[in-house]
Amino acid sequence: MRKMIVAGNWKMNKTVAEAADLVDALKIDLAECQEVEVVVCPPFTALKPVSDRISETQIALGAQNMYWEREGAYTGEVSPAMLKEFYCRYVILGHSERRAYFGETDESVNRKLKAALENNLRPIMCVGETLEQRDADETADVVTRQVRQGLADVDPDDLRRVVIAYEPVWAIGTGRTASAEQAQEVHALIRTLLVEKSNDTVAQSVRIQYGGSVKPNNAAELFACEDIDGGLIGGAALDARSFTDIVKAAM
Ligand SMILES: O=C[C@H](O)COP(=O)(O)O
Repeated sequence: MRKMIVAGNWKMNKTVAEAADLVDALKIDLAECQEVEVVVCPPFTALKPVSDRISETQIALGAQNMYWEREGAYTGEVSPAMLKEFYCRYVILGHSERRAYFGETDESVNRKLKAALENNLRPIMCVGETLEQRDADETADVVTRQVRQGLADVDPDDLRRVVIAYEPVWAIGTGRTASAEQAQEVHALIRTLLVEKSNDTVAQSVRIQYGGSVKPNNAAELFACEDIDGGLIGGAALDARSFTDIVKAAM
């Protein structure tokens, strides 16, 4: 049985003071949460203060990106070891915003994912089609390519530590959520791809999150689907009440 995982991707939001306020509010309801794995992913600048505040809680820390090299002349980048210094457990990789605005490719996502696993960080690998691709009936092809290439050369046993987030690009920040049926269909496809890559036991243990305009009023229906194991939450994760309500919908 897979443990549900709900992660808040704060994106480029929250100063240190705002991040501290948000996490302090989340702790009131979620510090002891055992049923659902709760992850917060602040911007790099707020990792340390958030890490300090959740150190005695069940809430886990994630980063929003990293580079695959250990150290060196890579201006503006952050290494896996740097994230580990702040006790990050997760790192989001290949978010569609990074693919669209910062040139991330399936190949770079794959290199980052392998580096994360080597450094004992758990990747949350994002996949998902654009509206044009969905309208052209290319959703399955796009997601299949992203999953296969993103997970290329990954040891089947290591797959257990990977989380996949299916985020249809047309649903991100638009208020337009995939229906539970649309989401479940793609999640089932991803599960099949994981079986191909490993075996049924491993594939059944991998968590697949849905992301894209998840709100307190639609989370329960999405999370009730057989292959949806939680959510990667953007806008609604910036408010303690709505994020907490979404986590509760996963219980
Ligand atoms: O990483 C989170 C997703 O991009 C979803 O964002 P959203 O909940 O604001 O649509």
